[in-house]
Amino acid sequence: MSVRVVARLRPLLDKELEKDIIVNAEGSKDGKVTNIVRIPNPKNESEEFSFAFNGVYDMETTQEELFTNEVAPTLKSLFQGLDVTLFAYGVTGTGKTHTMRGGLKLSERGVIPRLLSGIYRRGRKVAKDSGGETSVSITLSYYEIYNDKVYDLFEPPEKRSLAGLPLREKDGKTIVVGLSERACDDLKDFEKLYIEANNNRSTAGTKLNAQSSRSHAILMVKVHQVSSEGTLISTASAIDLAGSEDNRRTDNGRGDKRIPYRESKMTRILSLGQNNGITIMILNLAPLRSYHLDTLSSLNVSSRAKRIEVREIENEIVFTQPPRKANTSGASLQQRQPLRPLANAHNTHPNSVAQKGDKPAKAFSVYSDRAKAAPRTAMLANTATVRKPDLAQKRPSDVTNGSRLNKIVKPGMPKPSTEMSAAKIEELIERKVAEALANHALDQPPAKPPVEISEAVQRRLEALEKKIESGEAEEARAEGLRFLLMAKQHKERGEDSSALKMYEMAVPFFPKQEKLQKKITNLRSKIQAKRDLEAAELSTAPLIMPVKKLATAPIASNTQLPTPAASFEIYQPKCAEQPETPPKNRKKRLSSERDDDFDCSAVVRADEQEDDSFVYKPKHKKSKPKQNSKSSLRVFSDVCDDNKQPPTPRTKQLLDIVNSRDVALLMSLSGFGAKKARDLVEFLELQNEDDGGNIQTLQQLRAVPGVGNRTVERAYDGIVNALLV
Ligand SMILES: Nc1ncnc2c1ncn2[C@@H]1O[C@H](COP(=O)(O)OP(=O)(O)OP(=O)(O)O)[C@@H](O)[C@H]1O
Repeated sequence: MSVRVVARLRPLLDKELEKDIIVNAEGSKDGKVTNIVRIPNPKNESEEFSFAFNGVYDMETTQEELFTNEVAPTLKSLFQGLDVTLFAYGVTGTGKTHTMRGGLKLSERGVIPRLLSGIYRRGRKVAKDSGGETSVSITLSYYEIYNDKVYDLFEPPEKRSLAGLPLREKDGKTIVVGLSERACDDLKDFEKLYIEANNNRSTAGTKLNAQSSRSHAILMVKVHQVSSEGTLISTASAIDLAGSEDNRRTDNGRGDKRIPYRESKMTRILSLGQNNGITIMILNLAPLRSYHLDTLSSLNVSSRAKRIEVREIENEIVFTQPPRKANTSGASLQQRQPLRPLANAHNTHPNSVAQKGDKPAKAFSVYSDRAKAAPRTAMLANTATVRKPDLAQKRPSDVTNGSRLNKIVKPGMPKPSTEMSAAKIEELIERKVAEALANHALDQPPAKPPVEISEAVQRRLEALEKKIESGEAEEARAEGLRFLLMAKQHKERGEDSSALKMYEMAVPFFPKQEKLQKKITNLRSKIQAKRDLEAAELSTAPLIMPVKKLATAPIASNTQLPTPAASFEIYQPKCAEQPETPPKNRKKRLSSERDDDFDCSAVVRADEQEDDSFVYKPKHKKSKPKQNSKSSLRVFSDVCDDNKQPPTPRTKQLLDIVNSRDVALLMSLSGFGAKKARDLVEFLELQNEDDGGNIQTLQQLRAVPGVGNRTVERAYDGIVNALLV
């Protein structure tokens, strides 16, 4: 894959003033290729940053010039079997859509319609040159990524499923499952399809640009070349990224803010081989001071991006019939070797053409393998230099404006490695896309030190973060409460570590709750004290002695939480050695803890309490589950479950249904509606890590938030009735 990064500066729009221009795009100077974008240092206007690109296009550049220089040369490669990916990125209002889609007038047509036009023209040529041997057909897919969900743009919005289309990895590529593909025979077809599909795009105007498109739109143009040799399929993808603007500036405080980049659909789509081949990134820039930081951020992002240099691999010809003997006088398809790595074709333009006139020059020689072609631009490539008028001769390494801006490839220095591992490429692309999308480069607070947390928990936290950010605050609060309740339950069962984890997971929902923090601190101390004691006991005495002693030690009943050393208990499973531990003691212990409990009622609103699934009942209302309920519920003859007796067939059946985690199956139980079933499944998913997964007994089932005695009774009766029928 080669990645070529070019910058395009848009002209001033109505009402924008010349005096506000701060960005200077310079393709060439005094007849020499420079390809530099200059912008003042926002902290010190006497300084100027310059960023080098593979191509730089100034405010006067026409749509045709950009296409002819950057995109047209990729067409040949596309028909040779390489995939081509073109994308525009930049802040809202910098001209991405103008660049990719363009205006209605012929001269204003953007990259996409011109690409299609070029593909059809070349397709006809290929067919003609092969004497009719090769036929070329084009199919289109078009989808958008909106709030990290993938939607087929050829489907009207009302047909969309809320969850969007799933992604799968297949043969190293990311596939959008269920994405439609439309045959598209000519430009007319294309225009019709494209206009229709664009009307299906999710849009939301922002203050900066009322026409702003807030979804990423990905058009995939598949070129099928069928000959007697087989079928060669290659894809040109044109991506119009949503603006990477700062949400504070646009007041766009909705849910499409930040998706953790490893989970981002866009990342997956761009990082997994879809872009094997040639990638052209067009950085769109606005010339104005009001975009100063955003522009600098984009420049920083792109100046690193263009260092991606990897090998190109052609798509393999798919033999749809037994291959014939090669006809040496035949078409180029027959001569091509499948999967031929183009070694040393690093960051070269696929079909470079000589520079003409004073058009923005292409910097193909930037990464040329030929030593003599490692010119001045090579020194500038990947470089942002700071030019101080009074320190013009200062060595770049002496400049103190941050290491990223000071890197310079000096002549004579070893050339950067031109080959990269797939993982490295992925990593770079992920980083690049994440940065381009999130545009956090300048405003990011310093990274927090890594916290030891399992990957699964991290994933869940990120999902929660996403939820919170996507404005589902109410839902998130409910989820937070669920964690608190689960924490309490774990704690009541003596599972302090799990309780701690649950409390910690509740923190993102209630970050400022001091009681919650205190709870966590106390639990940590308690667990630590327990560990210390166990360690001490291990080294000094037989384990059983102190454990017994502690288990029978009187537990303080005062309302203050005893100091950890005196307060911890050794958890005795209900079926374990000391079944005689009087319930009274247990009650006392609970009451002693209550005053220290995080007061969920502080965060529960009355309306939330209607949902009996996960409502925290204030302490004074809380009653202990009636162990000896007079209920006719035979399930509690299954208390024997807890004594390690095998469950009855009915209990087993009920538990099997529960543990199936199948919402539909759960809904077949009496008393289980959709919500209860879903909540239970969600609860079980959460249990996976902590308790090994399944509900083993009806006691445990009763203890699940939102289930309780009554529900278990009904479900059990339902099963009995079903068995009796
Ligand atoms: N090169 C250009 N020549 C003339 N007008 C331009 C050019 N680039 C952008 N514009 C105009 O600037 C405005 C903003 O451009 P555009 O909508 O393409 O921005 P964008 O980056 O796609 O924004 P968003 O991310 O919000 O969709 C439009 O009115 C567009 O016509």
